[in-house]
Amino acid sequence: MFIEPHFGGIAQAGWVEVICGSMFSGKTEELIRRINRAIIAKQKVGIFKPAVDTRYAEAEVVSHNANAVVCVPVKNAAEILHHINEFEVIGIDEAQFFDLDLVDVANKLANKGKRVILAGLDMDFEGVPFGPMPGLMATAEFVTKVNAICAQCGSVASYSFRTTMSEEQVVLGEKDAYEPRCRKCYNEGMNEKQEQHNIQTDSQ
Ligand SMILES: Nc1ncnc2c1ncn2[C@@H]1O[C@H](COP(=O)(O)OP(=O)(O)O)[C@@H](O)[C@H]1O
Ligand SMILES: Cc1cn([C@H]2C[C@H](O)[C@@H](COP(=O)(O)O)O2)c(=O)[nH]c1=O
Ligand SMILES: [Zn+2]
Repeated sequence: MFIEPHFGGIAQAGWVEVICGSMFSGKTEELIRRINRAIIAKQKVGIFKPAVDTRYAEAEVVSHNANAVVCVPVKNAAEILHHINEFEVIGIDEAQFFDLDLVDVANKLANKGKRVILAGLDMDFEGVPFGPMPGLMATAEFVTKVNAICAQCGSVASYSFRTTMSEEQVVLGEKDAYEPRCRKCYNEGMNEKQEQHNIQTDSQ
């Protein structure tokens, strides 16, 4: 469990925390847990998400088990900077959907003394590092990787397997389109998809 650091004597020290992992691994739950603890500590908290993520609610961060906190949807990373003066702690969900400027924005906020907590998918459905996540993970003081349970075999899952044949990187969805899988079950699924794709192209 992540316990908030205390940089005691250092006035106004900021830092960056990243919570990453596959879908259903508990990223949003962990973000909400940290945010609630900051609220209990009477800190001023601002929460943001990319406006593109309209899955459960437009102005809420919602976990798969229906925990929710109010947030501000923003169109791009730079827009976060317009809102931050009053906040000591900044939470950002679905960080993978932001542009690469999010790395600079997070570090600017930390340099101003803010605690910045970001949650996002480390890999897309193809197993490729997603958007600004690698840059965030490299520059953060604290990185927490959480895992789900493989929907096929019950082992530890760190991949998000897309169960449909869409090929775009961004396809919003839930259990209708994705399942968390362990490495072995993910690789098996990707091989099956490749075979299916080959059969389709051969028959054309
Ligand atoms: N296969 C699974 N493995 C782990 N948790 C799952 C799974 N399927 C559903 N869940 C639910 O998803 C919750 C995590 O949701 P959430 O924090 O929104 O995940 P994330 O933001 O990483 O997608 C778990 O507490 C659990 O209730
Ligand atoms: C793997 C993958 C996921 N997405 C989408 C699907 C969901 O809308 C979000 C992830 O949400 P969660 O809070 O982590 O469950 O991202 C995508 O667009 N592309 C992908 O490759
Ligand atoms: Zn598995």
